[in-house]
Formats: sequence, C-alpha cells, structure tokens
Amino acid sequence: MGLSLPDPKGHQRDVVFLNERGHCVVLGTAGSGKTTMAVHRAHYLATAPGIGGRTLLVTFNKVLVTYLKGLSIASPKLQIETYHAFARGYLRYSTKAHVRVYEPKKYLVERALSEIRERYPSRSVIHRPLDFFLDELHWMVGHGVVDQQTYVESRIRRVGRGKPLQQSDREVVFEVYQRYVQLRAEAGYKYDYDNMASAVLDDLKVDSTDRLYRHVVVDEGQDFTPEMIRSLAAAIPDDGSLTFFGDYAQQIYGSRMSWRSLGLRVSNVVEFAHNYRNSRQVAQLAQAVSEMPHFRDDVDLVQPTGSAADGPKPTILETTSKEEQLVQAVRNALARGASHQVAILMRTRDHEGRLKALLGQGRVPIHRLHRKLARWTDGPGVFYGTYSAAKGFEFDSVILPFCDADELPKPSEVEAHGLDEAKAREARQLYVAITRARTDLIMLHSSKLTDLLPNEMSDLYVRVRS
Ligand SMILES: Nc1ncnc2c1ncn2[C@@H]1O[C@H](COP(=O)(O)OP(=O)(O)OP(=O)(O)O)[C@@H](O)[C@H]1O
Repeated sequence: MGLSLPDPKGHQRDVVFLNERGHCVVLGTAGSGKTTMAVHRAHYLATAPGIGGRTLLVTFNKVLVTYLKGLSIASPKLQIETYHAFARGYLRYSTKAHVRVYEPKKYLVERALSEIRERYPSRSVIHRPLDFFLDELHWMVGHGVVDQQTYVESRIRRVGRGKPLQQSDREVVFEVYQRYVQLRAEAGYKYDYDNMASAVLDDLKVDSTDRLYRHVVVDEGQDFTPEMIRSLAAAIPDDGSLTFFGDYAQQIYGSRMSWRSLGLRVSNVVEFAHNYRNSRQVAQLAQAVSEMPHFRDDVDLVQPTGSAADGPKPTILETTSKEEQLVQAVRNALARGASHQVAILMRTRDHEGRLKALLGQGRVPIHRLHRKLARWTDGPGVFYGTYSAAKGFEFDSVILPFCDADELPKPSEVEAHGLDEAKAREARQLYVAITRARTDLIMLHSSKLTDLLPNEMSDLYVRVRS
C-alpha cells in the first residue's frame, strides 16, 4: 500500500478493505492496531480506484492529529482533523457566519450554579461540586438529552454512576443547565464545545447539498459523544461509509457510554484482540487493572488474547517524598532518553512546571505533550504531559509519578462523583497510561500506593525503594 506502517494482519485486513458502504464498529484492546488500521482504512477509502472519495479521518486528541499528519499518507482526498475542527468548519459553511465557540464554560456554569443555589439552599444536590454539574451537562448535551421531560424522567439509561439521580434532583440540575444556556446566550455565544455536535446534526438533517466527505473514519471513538458520532454519520451520503474504532477500556472523557447508544446501523462488529505493543508483562498488569471490581461495568470490553514479546516486570519505586518522585522520574528518564523514547506521564498538569525545571536543557531532547505541539518526532527523547495528552501514543519506557492513594483517584473526581464512580473513571485513566509502555514501566509513590493497582500478592510487578 506504500504506507510506512505495518501491513494489516488477520481481522485487521477485514476492516481495512471492508465494504465501502454503511457503518462498521471496530473494538480493540490497547495496542491492537486501531490507530494504525484507521490510517490504513482512511488511506484506502481516499485512494482506492473506483471507490476512492473524499475521506475524513477524525480523532479527539489534537496531539494525535499532529502525529497522523506527520505520517506520509498525504492525499488530496484525505483530511485529518479533530472533531471540533470539523464541526467548526461545517457550521461556518451551513450558517455562512463566523463560528464563535464559548470556551470558559465552567465559569458560566459556576455562575448559574450559584444563582440556583440561592433559590434552593436546602436541596443537597445543589451543593455538589462544580465538576459534578459540568459532567452532568456534558452527558446531557452529548447524548442530545436537552428537553426537560426526557432528562428529568431519566428516559435514557446511563452507564456507571452507581445510584441514579432522583427525579427531583434532576429537576434542579436541569435548571442549572437552562440558566447556563441563558447566560451563554447573553454573553453572545451560541456554541460551546459540547453543543456544537447537535448543531451540526440539526443543520445536516436539513442540508440537501452534496456531502463534502464520502467516508468518515473515527479513531479513539470511545471519547466521542453520541451526538458527535450521529453528526458524523449524517455528514456522509447514503452510499458513503463510517468506520468507528474504539476501546471502551480507554474511555477517559466524561462518563462512560456504549457504542450501542450511538445510533449507528451496524451489521458487524469486529474485535481486535491481539496486543502488538505492550510486552507480556505490561499487558498483564494492564489486564489486571481492568479486571479489578471497580473497573467492571456493562460497556463492551475486548479481552486481549496475546501480546508482544517478553520484557521486564513493571517496577514500583517507593521514594521518601513527592519531590523525590519527580527527581527519580527525571533521573530515570534522562538515563534512557538519549537512545529511547521515554514518557513521564501524570494525571494532572499541576507538576508539569516543576518537571520541566528538573528536566533542564541537557543533550536529551525534551518534548511536552500538549495540544499545541507543532510537530511529532520519531527520534529518542523524553516526552512529558498528562495521561490524556499521551492517548494514542506509545513509548519504549513510561514513568508514572504520583501513583499514591491520595493522588489516584484524583480527589476532585472523588468529591464530584463519589469513591466508586471515581475509581471506575480513574482506573481507565491509569489503564491508558500503563498501556503506553512498550517494554519498561516504572510507577512511583511515596505514601500509600493507589488502590487502582493490583495488590502486591499479584506478582505483577517488582517493588524497589530508593
Ligand atoms: N499488523 C501489525 N503488525 C505489526 N505491528 C502492528 C500491527 N498492527 C499494529 N501494530 C503495531 O502495534 C502498535 C500499536 O498500534 P496502534 O497504536 O495502532 O494501536 P491502538 O489499538 O490504536 O492502541 P491504543 O488504543 O492503545 O492507542 C504500533 O506500534 C503498531 O505499529
């Protein structure tokens, strides 16, 4: 095919050269080649004689777009972009107007919340943290559930979140939503990043002009809301195709959902079960993390069947303080970074500044993983950033500081969603981080180890003290 990527094998071939019409869902475990095959598939759909048509390869992660654009897959018929770039572009076309997106949503939700709090000071739900409301609004809008009756009567089932919200609580949440929408309109904005998808969908439903794309390929599909996928499905003509690649074990944005709620007309679901990336030891630890009781729910997880070659067991390194964790992480990273790709990944951005200072300006190339990264490099070096910024990537070595119980699950998630739900969400974050490692994985802590990792008796890692 002429792409500098591994050739498809087994089920991968079925997907890449699959029917060029209709909807297809591909679920794959971490490292099973979803991104690689998404690229192959998009390239095939854009260039194959007879069926080739304009194709959109869309993903959630901006850094991943930078990486994909750096692959030698250029074709005039292939467009690679984030969902929001697509949505903005389409809305500009459909409304013939400049599209302004309201970014600091949380400030207006906070304002709406404080006003509604004054109205219902005795209702306990209104005193839940801002993150809870942001998440609830993201779910509502992302599912297209924005009419009061459907939301309040809870007509759409929600995955996760142990105990459902009571109807009377939903009424209050809905008022916060309504007030937020009002405040946003008063500020002069029609869109935020959550409601753009529904706006695209609404416009496409009445748009009888020729579709720009004939084929859409979605990578990291588990992070797209149902409304985003529905709008992409509406963006292709009847004889076009939509191919969805996802892994629900890696769903890290917002609450969990299943591809079944996406409204696709899917005749076959393909599963990729072979892990081509992680060593057997890394894959075994990731698998154990995904089998812990808090991880389980009823979204579709693919059981991995095999993994890459053997490697060392993951290491858990205990240090004397959090500061020392960073020092050790940097020391290990710099030692390997001259000849390998090493990533230091953290749950939050809080420590990035400190890490940068410690990494210094030596001979080892240092790259911060973030949405404005201009160019992807395949060379050795140290990469650092959040778990979510590293989504879709892989490194020879991965170092995870702050695997302490008071850092993971993130305390603000526990406050917003309760311990059980926070553990379910945060375990997915950790799963993503662990599965970025090809062979070496070091996790650090200086107080009690996080409960999101299997206990010591599991024999899945070695413990070292500094
Ligand atoms: N058929 C194949 N033969 C050899 N290597 C492969 C094959 N398919 C994928 N790989 C390799 O496996 C690794 C993981 O692939 P890729 O990143 O596409 O997986 P993924 O399913 O998108 O992973 P994740 O969801 O964890 O980000 C890459 O190094 C890729 O080159």
